[in-house]
Amino acid sequence: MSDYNLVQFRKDLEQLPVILNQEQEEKFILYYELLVQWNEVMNLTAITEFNEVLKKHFIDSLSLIRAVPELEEKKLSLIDVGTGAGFPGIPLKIAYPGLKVTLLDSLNKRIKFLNEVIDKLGLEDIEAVHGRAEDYAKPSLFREKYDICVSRAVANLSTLSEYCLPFVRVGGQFISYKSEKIEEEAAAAEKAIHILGGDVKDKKDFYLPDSDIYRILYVIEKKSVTPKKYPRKAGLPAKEPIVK
Ligand SMILES: C[S@@+](CC[C@H](N)C(=O)[O-])C[C@H]1O[C@@H](n2cnc3c(N)ncnc32)[C@H](O)[C@@H]1O
Repeated sequence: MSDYNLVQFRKDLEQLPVILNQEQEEKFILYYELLVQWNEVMNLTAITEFNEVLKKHFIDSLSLIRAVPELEEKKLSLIDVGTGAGFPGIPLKIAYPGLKVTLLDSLNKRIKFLNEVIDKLGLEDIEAVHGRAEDYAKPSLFREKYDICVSRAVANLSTLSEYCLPFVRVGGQFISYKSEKIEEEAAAAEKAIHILGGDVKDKKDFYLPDSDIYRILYVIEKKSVTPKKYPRKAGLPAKEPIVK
């Protein structure tokens, strides 16, 4: 890990493939600097070492291209639910500037950090909003409006499907980033995915470069409109996930 550096980062990106120009690379570095600076006064990430952030946050976030090659298409809309310090939404926006991005998190201090990142990096067509997925998925401004919904490290797949699928337009996709083999969790989520209008379309698993760090992306296609009663009121999807 210690020999992992910017040169290796570029090579690993090429493998995905993700090609960054110099301006985009500078944005990643500035994002890293802001992350460690703000992390001193608020809890944003346990990973702070440069090489580790490149791999475990940036490469990991950008691995979405393995499952969704159409990311490069201009003007796709994407919402990142429970974005925290901006993962995976900010790396995706830097690498694919044509994306129209919404970052959603229930902790306002993280939204303040994200607004600073958006400002300092000069990102456009991106907004950071404060609130819970259960509340934001109700108003028509957000409901069934997105081509893609992503989420990393937020909840089990059943709960997460209730948070995320309502945001996705019919024909769009919800992609859940998972870090372990989750056969049981996925089996328990089958009913929820079905009720909410989704269908598991693909699973892409891989290891982060030169490591034994396993990742799997669950790609769920939105097949039909989510019934109006979902998501249930705030807190309920986590407390009582829809199960078999
Ligand atoms: C473990 S962090 C993961 C952050 C980021 N996605 C990552 O992978 O680094 C989970 C984040 O989800 C947010 N969160 C949890 N439940 C949420 C909900 N119902 N609606 C919106 N955000 C939520 C938390 O505030 C927290 O920032």
